[in-house]
Parts: sequence; C-alpha cells; structure tokens
Amino acid sequence: MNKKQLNQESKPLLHVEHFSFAYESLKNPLLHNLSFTLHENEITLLMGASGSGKSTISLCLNGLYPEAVEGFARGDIYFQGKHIQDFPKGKLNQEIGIVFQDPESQFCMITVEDELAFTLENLNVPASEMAKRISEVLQAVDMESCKKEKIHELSGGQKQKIALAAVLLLEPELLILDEPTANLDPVSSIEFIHLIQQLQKERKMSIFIIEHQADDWLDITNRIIVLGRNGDIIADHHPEIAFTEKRQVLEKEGIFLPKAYDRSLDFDGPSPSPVAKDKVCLSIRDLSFRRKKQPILQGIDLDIHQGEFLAIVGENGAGKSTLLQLIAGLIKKDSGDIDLFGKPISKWKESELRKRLGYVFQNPEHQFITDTVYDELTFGLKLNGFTQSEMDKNANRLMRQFHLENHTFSNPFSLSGGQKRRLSVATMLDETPDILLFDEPTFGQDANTTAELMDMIFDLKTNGTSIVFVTHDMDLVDTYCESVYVLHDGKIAFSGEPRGLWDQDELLEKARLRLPYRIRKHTKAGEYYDLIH
Ligand SMILES: Nc1ncnc2c1ncn2[C@@H]1O[C@H](COP(=O)(O)OP(=O)(O)OP(=O)(O)O)[C@@H](O)[C@H]1O
Ligand SMILES: Nc1ncnc2c1ncn2[C@@H]1O[C@H](COP(=O)(O)OP(=O)(O)OP(=O)(O)O)[C@@H](O)[C@H]1O
Repeated sequence: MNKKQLNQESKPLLHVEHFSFAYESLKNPLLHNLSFTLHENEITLLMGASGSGKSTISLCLNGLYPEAVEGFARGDIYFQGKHIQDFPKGKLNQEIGIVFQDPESQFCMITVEDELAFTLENLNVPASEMAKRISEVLQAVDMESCKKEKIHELSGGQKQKIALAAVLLLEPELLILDEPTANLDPVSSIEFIHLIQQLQKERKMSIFIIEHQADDWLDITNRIIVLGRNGDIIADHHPEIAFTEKRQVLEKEGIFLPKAYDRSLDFDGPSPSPVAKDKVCLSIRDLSFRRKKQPILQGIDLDIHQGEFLAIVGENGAGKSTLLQLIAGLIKKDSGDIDLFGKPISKWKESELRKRLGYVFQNPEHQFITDTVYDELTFGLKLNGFTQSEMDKNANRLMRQFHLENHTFSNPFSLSGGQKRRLSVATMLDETPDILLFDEPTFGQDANTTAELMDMIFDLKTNGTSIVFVTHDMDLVDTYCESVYVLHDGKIAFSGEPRGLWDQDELLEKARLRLPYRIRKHTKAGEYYDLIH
C-alpha cells in the first residue's frame, strides 16, 4: 500500500456516524455531527486544541460516555459492524482498550502485579497462566523490575508504562492512547513509539492516538484527524498533506506543526541572557534522600539565584520530582542542608514558606482542594483576607490569561487535561512567590497555550522570580533556560548552561536525553532511528 494514501482499502473497524455530544454542565454542545471511519491496521493521530474534546471522543468510542458522565449523545458508533450499544457489558472495553490521559485514574489495585492480575482475572485467565502473561507484558514495556512495586510509589513515566501494560493484556483490536508519551523521558518516548509500532505489526491492532506533538509519530502514522474548536472535524488526511496543504488551518487552531514542517522555527535558537548570579535565594548542600533504604538522591549541591530560569532534567525515575518535593519542604531530607534565604527550610513557618515558594505538581489533580475553578484561584487570597472585589478581579484576570473564562464554576476535576494543567499553574500566581517550582508545566498543551505559558513563566523570571523547571522537553530547555542540572544515578551529572550539555554525547545517552531539534537538524544526530537502534 502506498503509505501516502489513507488506509481506505483496509476493512473498516469502527464507524462513527453523525455523532454529537454535550456535557450537561457546559453551555454549548462539544462534539458536532462527527462522521469518520477507522480501519483495520491503521495508525491514526487525533489532534486539536486543548479542550476541543479529544479525550471526550475517545471515551465515547469505547462506550464509557455518555453512560459514566452527565451528558447527552446523538448519532451512532459501530464497531466491527455492530452498534456499540449492542455489545454485552464489559466486552467493548476489551475490544477497544484505552489508556487514559491520567494513568492514575485507571488503577484499582495497590501493586503493579496485583493490578495486572486483576485485569487477567476479569478476562477469566487461569491462575496458572497469570505469572507468565504478567512477565511478558512487563517485559514488553520494560518494567519487569517494578512487578512488586506499589503503583503510587512509581514515578509519572513508570505509571504511564504500567497503564499501557494493563491495556495490552486485554489484547484489544483497537488501542486508544490519550497523550501516551506526555510523562516519558525523551528516549523512553521514542522507545514507546517503537514499541507501539512493533505491537501493531505483531497483533495487527488499529491504533488511535491523541497527541499534541506529532513529530516522533510521523514515521508510523497513516492519518491525521484534526478536531476543531467548534467540535467538528476540520482535517482528515495523510500527515504530509495535513502539515503542508492544510497547515494554515492547523496553525489557526493553535496546533503544533511537526518541527520538520515548521518554517517559522528559529534554528539559531534564542540565547537567554545569563542572570547575574549574585543573589542566592535557595542553596542546597550535600543533600541525600533515601526511600525504603534505596538512595534516590546523593550529595546534591545546587544554588537557585534570583531571577534564574533553571531546568532539572533526567530519565524517568531519576528523582526530579523528589528533589522538587524536598525543596518545597513537602518531604524531609535524610542529610544535608536546604536553606531558603539563609534559613533552613525546616525552620520556616508553613504559611510563610508558601508565600515564598510555589509548587506546581506533576499531576495537577494532586493540587486541587476546592470544587470550582473560581475557588481554586482565590483560595490563598481568601485565607489572606482579600476583599471579594479583589478576589474577583484577580480570578477574572487569571481565567482570561489561562483561557478558563468559560469554566468559572466548573469542578477542577472535570476540566480537560490541558485545562487542569493551566489551572494548576494559575493557582500559583495569585500572589507571585520568590521561587516557583514547576513539574512538567507544559504537558498536555497545544502550540498556542504552550507558547503563552512559557512566555508567562519567562515574564515572571524577568520580574525577578526564580524558576525551577522539571521537563522532558529539551527544546524548551534550549530556548528558555540559563542553567540545566542533569540528574543521573541519584547525583548531579551535569550543571551549567544548556549549550554546554549538547555536546556531552555519553552523558546524554546515559541520562536518556535527546538533543534539541535545532541541533539535531544540523548534525542529523539523535534522530528516531539513531535512538532506537
Ligand atoms: N466530565 C466532564 N464534565 C463536564 N465537562 C467536561 C468533562 N470532561 C471534560 N469536560 C469539558 O469538555 C471540554 C473538552 O474536554 P476534553 O478533555 O475532551 O478535551 P481535550 O481536547 O482532550 O483537551 P486536552 O488537550 O486539554 O486534554 C473541556 O472544556 C472540558 O472542560
Ligand atoms: N511516594 C513514593 N514512595 C516510594 N518511592 C517513590 C515515591 N515516589 C517516587 N518514588 C520512587 O523514587 C524514584 C524517583 O521518583 P521521582 O518521581 O522523583 O522521579 P522523576 O525523575 O520525577 O521521574 P518522572 O520523570 O518519571 O516523573 C523512583 O524510583 C520512584 O519509583
């Protein structure tokens, strides 16, 4: 088959006909009269602005919505020629496996092994076969060593791999992946895509992937479907056509063009002017931390200067989030010193510490404490005795800035993944602290919201706030950060300006990092096939 054609000649697998969907709590219907067909053996990417309804479609396709939510659907969905409503309970979820955007919401059991055994039990797999099936699937996602681990103790990227393993056990005909690489380190992300390609070939599955950045999927994707802001399909083409002939439509929607197609990129790269490193806000000396007697961090030295934009990078499980939690005083060090403005972090009063230091968690849901977006944005102000009109003014400003103005009274947990992430950042900006810790602040964002978020964070830095930024996106590190720390084997394996990191081939490989695109483009290094072969 000519790869440039859609898979029209393959057999249809799932057919959506005039399908519309509305949430009861939203003023306007979300999805409008959608009609499309997914074919056997096809790999399709679904793209669209944050909040356009991508996750909602995927939950409708496997019959979870509208049943599990307060919403209305109209139109029909057929799987293998049969209406999805005619499938026996539980059968459709097996045929159409879905890995949720937030893998945590998918787990029912405490340990990895129990979670996978639970899935097999539901499939009536005999106990004697279970151990073998569990080992095989953990091997496929490179997580064998975590079989006995508690799921809540895994890092974000590790959880994502376990969620995939659980769904693979179902041996679905159609696999839906909602932003599957969002929390993976750069090399794991490439390996994951390679794994999906292999699985697709071996199991002849169809795959439907929701992604904001198509770059690394391009080689294996047959088709791109784009959902517009008005809830209709605005493009459905082979990637090459979508990103050339339809590029203006996509750009208007705020969709990331793959870097290879994005002529607007400045390949010489901006170079953030180095901050004057005279004022240290936070200093870490010889910091060590263990979990269950295992060293996670050892002998860490790190200074955060006023107005510095500092990145912390490293492979999944390297200890990046742990380091942020130690800095924020949320967990206690085993040894060493963490001083904020010269005073040990443990000596600060909780209320004072929170004013000085803001922390945007890796999982936004861990941060929400109220029932509405408005309450979330005004929680701190209320505690500090601000008046109603001051709170309104502040909340309205933040909702406008973060495109949440249609969600004032929405429950934070009902927002889309990207909206949740933006809310979690916004809540830290009611009163700007001296240091802001961001754990992967841009995941789940489209091109426009990423650019806006980064510009906003950069403005904070320009006004003197220190930014500590955990990310897997080396292009952002290259563009925005003055300093970068690489965590590897519990230690700091590199610290300095990003440009000093990009020629450390051995370290980049060990720490599972990837060169930023502007350098890959010139050197042709770190391309898809270099990384997986
Ligand atoms: N359970 C729910 N109840 C009410 N509204 C919801 C619910 N889930 C999602 N929404 C709203 O529906 C819209 C679409 O959300 P959805 O998660 O489908 O978007 P998305 O395209 O996947 O976004 P993102 O790229 O940010 O993940 C958003 O405005 C969101 O706030
Ligand atoms: N609450 C916890 N209890 C026990 N172990 C944990 C806990 N949280 C994390 N860990 C373990 O500590 C190590 C470091 O995890 P951490 O979340 O800091 O990594 P990370 O670099 O942020 O990873 P990722 O990029 O995947 O988010 C991992 O091996 C993880 O399994």
